[in-house]
Amino acid sequence: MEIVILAVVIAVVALGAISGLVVSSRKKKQLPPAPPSSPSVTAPPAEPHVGEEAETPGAEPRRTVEEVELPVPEAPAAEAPAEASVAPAEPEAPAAPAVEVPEPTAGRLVRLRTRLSRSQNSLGKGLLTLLSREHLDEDTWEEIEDTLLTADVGVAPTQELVERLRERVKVLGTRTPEELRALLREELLALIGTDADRSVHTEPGVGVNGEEKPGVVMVVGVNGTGKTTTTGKLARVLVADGKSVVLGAADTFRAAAADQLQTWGERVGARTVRGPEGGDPASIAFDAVKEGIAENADVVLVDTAGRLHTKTGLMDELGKVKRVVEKHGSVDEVLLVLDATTGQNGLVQARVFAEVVNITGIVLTKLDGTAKGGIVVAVQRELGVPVKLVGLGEGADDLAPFEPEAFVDALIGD
Ligand SMILES: Nc1nc2c(ncn2[C@@H]2O[C@H](COP(=O)(O)OP(=O)(O)OP(=O)(O)O)[C@@H](O)[C@H]2O)c(=O)[nH]1
Repeated sequence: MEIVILAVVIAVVALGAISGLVVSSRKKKQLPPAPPSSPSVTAPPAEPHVGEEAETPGAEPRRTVEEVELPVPEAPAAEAPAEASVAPAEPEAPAAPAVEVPEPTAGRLVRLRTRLSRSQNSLGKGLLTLLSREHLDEDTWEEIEDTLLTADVGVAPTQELVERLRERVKVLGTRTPEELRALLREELLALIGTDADRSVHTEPGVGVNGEEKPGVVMVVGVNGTGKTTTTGKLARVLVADGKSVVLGAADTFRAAAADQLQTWGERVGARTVRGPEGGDPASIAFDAVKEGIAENADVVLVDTAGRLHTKTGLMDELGKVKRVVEKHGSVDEVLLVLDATTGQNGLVQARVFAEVVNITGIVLTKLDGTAKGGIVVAVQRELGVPVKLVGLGEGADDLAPFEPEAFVDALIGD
């Protein structure tokens, strides 16, 4: 009997062990299907609609990362290309980027004067050296003319300046270096002009419904001239001057442009209104101004797309952006961004843009990388519109209000 009981117990234990093994192997087989939770990694980045992202700027990717427990560096990696082209020296932004305090704008051109060293050597100092020659013969005057033309001053302004210099040097007779510097300073200033209104108009106005409307600035220009960067830097200039800013990412042609602009905005606490890639720029610009009115912002900056200027479709699009924005009220400033290193090509672009929209100010970028500082004169003559800002480097605060005196002083040195 005892033997029977013992056999039954052994059988029960053996059965239990076998069933335990079966269950655990089933569990193991069920494990692989677990990863299906990963679709939530890709699902959240649903295409936003116009204006949506403006309400939750930058929040979406970060929330996604937390949900799926990816390593934190993954999110910035997705934005890395845009970040790199904005400010390569910047450390990667952590989850909540601290709002920066931009440098004050007063005297920026004076602080950045050494960046003009190439123009300084070939234009300013080159002219002074030539004018200091004991005998100002025809060959020397020709060299003076060549110096001005090489610096992109333009044919007509060059001839005017040379004529003026010839006259005044004759009157002067013997010339001390100080007299020559003063004379050249005066004549270069006359050529650039000191009377023009070079302020960027951002004063609030009255909207179509009688409500207060922010100042509206459209930034236009061919892609690659530094347009998006300039819009971001201009936001910093305005914030530095105590204004609140809303950005409109109406450059829907280049995929990374909106990200790039948003990154600039986040750095100074400015909201960016954006839409889907390839979306309607006019509708984004419209929404940006609407948002600016709702937020009671001081200024709305609208970055636009500028594919090759020969594409009439795109140029018409710019006109449309302006007309649509004007449904809210006036556009107060249309800034044309030109790359100073492109010389005559820049002037051709300027002409085409001026035909489509009423340009009210010029931003000359990359003046730090060229000996052709004379383009300031040429482009003003071409459009009859003043240079208002100059880009003197890739740094966040390297955009300076243009001051003719400080510019000429930097060119001819102390
Ligand atoms: N050295 C120098 N580089 C500049 C200046 N302004 C802009 N850049 C650089 O020019 C490059 C192009 O600038 P973006 O702002 O991307 O050009 P964009 O015109 O907006 O081009 P899209 O966004 O394609 O329309 C970037 O690498 C900028 O850092 C400047 O004043 N000096």
